[in-house]
Amino acid sequence: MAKRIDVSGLNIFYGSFKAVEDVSMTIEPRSVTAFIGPSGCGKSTFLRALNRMHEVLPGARVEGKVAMDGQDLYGSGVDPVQVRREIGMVFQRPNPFPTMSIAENVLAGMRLNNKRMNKKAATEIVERSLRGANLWNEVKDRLERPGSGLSGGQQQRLCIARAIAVEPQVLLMDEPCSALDPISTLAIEDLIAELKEQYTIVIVTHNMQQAARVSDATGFFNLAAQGKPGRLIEMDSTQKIFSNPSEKSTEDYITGRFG
Ligand SMILES: Nc1ncnc2c1ncn2[C@@H]1O[C@H](COP(=O)(O)OP(=O)(O)OP(=O)(O)O)[C@@H](O)[C@H]1O
Repeated sequence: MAKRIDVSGLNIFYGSFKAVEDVSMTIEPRSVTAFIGPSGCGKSTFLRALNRMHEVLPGARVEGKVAMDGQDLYGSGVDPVQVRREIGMVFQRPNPFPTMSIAENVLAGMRLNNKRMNKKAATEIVERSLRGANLWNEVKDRLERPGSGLSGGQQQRLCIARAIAVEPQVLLMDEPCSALDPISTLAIEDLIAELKEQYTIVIVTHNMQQAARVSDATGFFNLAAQGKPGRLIEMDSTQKIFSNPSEKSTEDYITGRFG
């Protein structure tokens, strides 16, 4: 349940505005890849292009190639809904469906995919997904209560449980800890370390310590100037990026000289 992603020559547009220019990279399976860079350099835009979420906005489009284990995700005949099932996403703010129970939240993605399941199968998926998200022990006695009754950190783990319930290949996380307190943040970071055994994980983070703690590879994005597109400046092992980056702008960014 983990696949490689190869991106080549990706340009990403909002109408006539080119937000991201000419990005090529390989994202390895069973590892965590972090994207860092100053605000507005296109990290989230690039992340959303990986599972074809970008194109849901009117006028938004991409040029170039994104392949998962060699399959062109933007090829003709590829169903974007299927792409989003295989490449799941967790957002900045925990967004459980507020009126649904904890169990129904876990199953929400399956229901959207019109998966038929009997009660026993549903019960198993709920338990497996909540265990996978390190939430089971905290909620097993209140599965029928609303998801909105959980703490922020628990809600984010519920969203991760919802994302893994459909058994994706890849998990995209857009600043998954930015709305969380430090303890919940550590719980999510521990969870990311466990999930990478099974999934390809890509995380956008503003927190450089977090990128250094959780990721195996790091990509640094930057803008040449305001109004210009964001570009991938450098991508390498996290250890190299944080100890001996090749580009001066990477070093300036990670040492806090800008951004
Ligand atoms: N829906 C949108 N419509 C038009 N332009 C957008 C839209 N979303 C983002 N942009 C623009 O695309 C560029 C990249 O934005 P994006 O949010 O991807 O950057 P980011 O690096 O993730 O920033 P941050 O770190 O602040 O979240 C910015 O210039 C932004 O204003």
